[in-house]
Amino acid sequence: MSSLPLPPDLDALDREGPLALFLDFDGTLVDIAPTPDGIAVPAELAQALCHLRDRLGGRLALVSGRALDDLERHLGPLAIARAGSHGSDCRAADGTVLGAAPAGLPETLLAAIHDFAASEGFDTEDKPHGAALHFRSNPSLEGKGLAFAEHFASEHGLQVKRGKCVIELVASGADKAAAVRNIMQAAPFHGALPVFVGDDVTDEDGMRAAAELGGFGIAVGERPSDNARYSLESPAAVQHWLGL
Ligand SMILES: O=P(O)(O)OC[C@H]1O[C@H](O[C@H]2O[C@H](CO)[C@@H](O)[C@H](O)[C@H]2O)[C@H](O)[C@@H](O)[C@@H]1O
Repeated sequence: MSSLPLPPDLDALDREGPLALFLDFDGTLVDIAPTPDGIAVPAELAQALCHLRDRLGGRLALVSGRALDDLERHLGPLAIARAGSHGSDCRAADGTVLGAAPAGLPETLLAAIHDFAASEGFDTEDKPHGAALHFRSNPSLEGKGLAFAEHFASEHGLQVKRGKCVIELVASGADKAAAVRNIMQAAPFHGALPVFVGDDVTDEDGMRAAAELGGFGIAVGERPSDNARYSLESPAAVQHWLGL
């Protein structure tokens, strides 16, 4: 159980001044499942998020480690500001690219990561802007995956992202802090109070950026957070807090 307090009521926060809400996806809006495609996404979630976007004057963003096309496969087309692949691919609600155009990993590097994964028994997840080595089905693979990823990242100028039973390789410079900063520079977010809600270690970057811009973070679940001011115990509690 987190020692952080519950966040204030969302309407009360919004009444204090314009609020910009950044939501992580896995472990925050939906429960963690055995596989990336095994998540249970409530049928009404996408529509409820659109209502929330309207309630916040458009200042709602999804910030995920998933690729944006993967998010849309689960939620449908998104007319919501969004960042995928850990901030590599940032878009305004109308699809306009925000910040640097996303860089993909070269095919040769992807092939080498796939070869390693296949030989060691990792489940891989194809992403246009990175590669994920999943080991939820065999946690004993973690050490081997991390050693490979760190060596591979230093050889090829990439960075390693840790997550819940996943190790990811993405282009250098991509993180959720950059996503928050890029989105906050654009209308209608600019000048609002950023609040970042997330459950995982990569969400700490987003919370830190929110705090640097005068806002705060909300940690989801039991993982201790270095940057959150408040906490919510589960995706169900997040959905309730958001009024979804
Ligand atoms: O930033 P997020 O939206 O939280 O995405 C983080 C990663 O989430 C997904 O993997 C995680 O959730 C899966 C489904 O619950 C689970 O099976 C896996 O073990 C978790 O690591 C997604 O597959 C990754 O691409 C995201 O980076």
